[in-house]
Amino acid sequence: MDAIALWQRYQDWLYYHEGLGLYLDVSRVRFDEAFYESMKPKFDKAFKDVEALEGGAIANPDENRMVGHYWLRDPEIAPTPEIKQEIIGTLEQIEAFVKKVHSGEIKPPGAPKFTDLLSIGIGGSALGPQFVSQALAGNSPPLKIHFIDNTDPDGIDRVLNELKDRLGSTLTLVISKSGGTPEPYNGMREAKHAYETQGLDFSKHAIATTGVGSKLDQQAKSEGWIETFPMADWVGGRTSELSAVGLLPAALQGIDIRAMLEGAKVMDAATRKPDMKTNPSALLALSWYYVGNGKGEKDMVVLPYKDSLQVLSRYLQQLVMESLGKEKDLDGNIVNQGIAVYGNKGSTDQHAYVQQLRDGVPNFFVTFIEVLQDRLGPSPEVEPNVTAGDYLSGFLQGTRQALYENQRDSITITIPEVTPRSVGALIALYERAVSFYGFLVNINAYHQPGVEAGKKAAAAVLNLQQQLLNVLKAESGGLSLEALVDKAGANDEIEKAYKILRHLAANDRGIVIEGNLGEPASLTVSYKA
Ligand SMILES: O=P(O)(O)OC[C@H]1O[C@](O)(CO)[C@@H](O)[C@@H]1O
Repeated sequence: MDAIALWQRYQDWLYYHEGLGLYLDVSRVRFDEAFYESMKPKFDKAFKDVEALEGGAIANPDENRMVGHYWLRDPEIAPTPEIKQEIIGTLEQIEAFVKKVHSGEIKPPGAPKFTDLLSIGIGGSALGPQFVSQALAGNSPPLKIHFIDNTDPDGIDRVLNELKDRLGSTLTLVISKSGGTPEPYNGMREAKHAYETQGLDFSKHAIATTGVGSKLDQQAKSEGWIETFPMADWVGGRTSELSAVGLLPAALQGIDIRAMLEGAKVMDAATRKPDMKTNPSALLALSWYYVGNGKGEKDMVVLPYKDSLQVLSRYLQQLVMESLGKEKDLDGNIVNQGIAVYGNKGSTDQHAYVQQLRDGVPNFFVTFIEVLQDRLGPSPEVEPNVTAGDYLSGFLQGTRQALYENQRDSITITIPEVTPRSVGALIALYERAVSFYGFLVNINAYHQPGVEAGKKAAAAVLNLQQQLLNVLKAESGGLSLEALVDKAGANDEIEKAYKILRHLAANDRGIVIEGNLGEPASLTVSYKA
C-alpha cells in the first residue's frame, strides 16, 4: 500500500475519544473489509455476552462467580443494591482512612506520621499497584511505596534494608484476595519479624486488603491490625486495580483515585457500544484475533514510549495471559488458547530486541503506546529545534514504519498525558478487550486453573521436604539418595528430593551432602544439627 493509501486507511480506521483525548490506530493491522465483515456475527455474540457479564451473569462458571470489575467505577450498574452499597462503602472507607493517615490522626506509635508504605502482595495484588505507582505517584508522594512481591529472601532483604531506618514510620499493607497465597503470607511474616526485631509492634503498623473471613482477615482481626479493607469475590485479582486492591495504595500515595475511576467509567461507556468500528476495545480484540488467527499465533509486544508506563507491559501480561491462556474452551474442547505478552519501553527496547522484531521471526505484533505530552514545562533543545521528546516521538514513528515495511503489524494507542484519568481509561480499555476476546474464542477468561496446579505441586514439594528431614533427623549416619527416598516412602520423587536437599545444604539448614556432586547417584546425605 502506498503512502497515500495508508494515510486514507489511517483515517478510515482511526478511533478518537474526545472526552479522553485518546486515539486508537489499527490501520497498521492488515485485515481487510472481508475479514471485518466475517467477524460481525462473532462480535454480535461477544457484545451480548459482555452485556450479560456486566448485568451480573455467572461469567466465571467454573468458580460459579459473577465478574463485576465494571461495577467498581459505576456502582449504579451493580446488579444488586447490596453490591452497590459495598462498592460505595469501601470507597468511602478508603478515603476516610487515607485522610486520617495523611493528617496524622492515624499514626505509628513512635512517629508523628507514616512516611512509607510497604505493599505486600503478588500477581494482581501487586502488578496494578506497581503500574499505577510508577505512572502516577510522582517524586514526592505523601507516603513512598515499596513492594514485596515474591518469596525471594534476598529480594525481601533488599526492601527491608532500604526501610530499616524508617520502619517505625512505615505502614505495611498486605494485599491478598484469597488471604492464603504463600508468597504474601511469607512476606508478611518476614516483615513482621523485621518490625519485632526493632522492638516495634507490627499490628500497629499493619493493614490488609482481603476477602472477608479469609485467613488473612482473621489474622488481622485477631491481632488487632489498624484496619482491614474488603475485596469482593466478584472481582478477580487481575482486574482488581480499581477495587480496594489498587485504590487504597494509590490514594495513600496521593493519587486522585476518583479521577482514575472516572477515566475508567468514561472508557466503559465507550466500550459498551455494540459496534466494532467505533468501540476501541472491540477494535483491539478484532486486531488480536486477526493477527493471531484467533489462536494467539502472534505475541503481543507492548511498547510504551514513556518511562512512567514501563510496568504497563507486565500488568497487561497478567491481565491478558492469565485471562486468555486456557487449555479448554467453555464447551470442554481442548483449545490451548492465549496470547503471549511481553515488552518494556521504547525507545530503550530498540537497542535490545527490536532488531529481531524488524528482521527476525515474524511471530508478534506491536502495540505502541504514545504520550503526546513530553513533560511538564518546556524542554531544552538537544539540537537546534529538536528536543529529547522529539527524538522519542521520531523513534516511535520510525519503528512503526520500519516494522510495517517488513509486514509486521502494529497498533498505536495515543494519550495526551499520563494522568489518573488516562491510566484509569487504559485499564478499562484493556479489561474490556480481554472480555471481548475471551468470548470471541469461547473461553472462561476469569479463572486460572493452571496456576492452581502449580501451587498444588509446590505444596507437595514442601511436604516431601518435611518427610526427608524427618527421616534424616532420625538417622545416625548418612544415607544414599535412593535409601533416603525409600525410607521416606517417596521412591518416585528422587529428583525432587535431590533438589530439595541441594537447596537445604546451600543454606546451612543442617543437611550435609558428600560425594561427587556431578554424579547425584554417588551422594550420601546426612543431617547435623
Ligand atoms: O490476591 P491473592 O489471592 O493472594 O492472589 C494473587 C494472585 O494469584 C493468582 O490467584 C494466581 O496467580 C492471581 O490470579 C492473583 O492475582
